[in-house]
Amino acid sequence: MKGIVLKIYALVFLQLISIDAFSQEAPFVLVAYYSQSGKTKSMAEAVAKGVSAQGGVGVVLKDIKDVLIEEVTGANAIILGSPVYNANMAPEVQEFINSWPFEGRMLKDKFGAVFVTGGGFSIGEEAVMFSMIRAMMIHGMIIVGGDTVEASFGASAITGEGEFEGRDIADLFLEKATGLGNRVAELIAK
Ligand SMILES: Cc1cc2nc3c(=O)[nH]c(=O)nc-3n(C[C@H](O)[C@H](O)[C@H](O)COP(=O)(O)O)c2cc1C
Repeated sequence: MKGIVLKIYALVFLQLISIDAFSQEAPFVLVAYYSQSGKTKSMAEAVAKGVSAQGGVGVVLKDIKDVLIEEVTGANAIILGSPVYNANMAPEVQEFINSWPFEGRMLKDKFGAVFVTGGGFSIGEEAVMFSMIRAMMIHGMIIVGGDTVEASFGASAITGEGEFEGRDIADLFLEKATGLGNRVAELIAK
């Protein structure tokens, strides 16, 4: 009889442990981007590096075409990147946002942040950041800017004008991206 009681206690204990392990799944940030010639991808990698620098917060870094809907709904934050196309976000990014579930407001109170790359100065980057931010706000997300005033609305990079033409993304832009990822992860950790 004593043995049976002990076994029941052990089973209940194991059950509690497994419930606890499930409910304490590590938080993570989804860094999702669209990139045709690799510039926005480089910014995405820098964003992910910033997230990883914060211990205890995981990161899923993916081209939007590979993102699973469970990764959208399960993430604590979504950091979304697009190139500027005729002063708009890339159509693929708009389609990706349109695929997010709206019923039940599943994305409400998740953190949201954005990054962009554009060919030239002031020919759409800020407009694109705000159009992505607006869509996130429709979903009730909490918008986070970068960690410096130069990245107030998110991280942006110029890729095709003046000294920035025909080269890899300049360090000052990559630093904005890393700072953005790090700030979002810090907020989750808090
Ligand atoms: C169809 C098309 C339209 C573009 N329109 C703009 C624009 O309006 N403003 C801008 O700054 N750059 C524009 N660009 C340049 C891209 O935004 C820029 O090269 C970007 O860094 C590309 O990102 P990716 O390498 O991740 O594809 C355009 C590029 C393409 C292909």
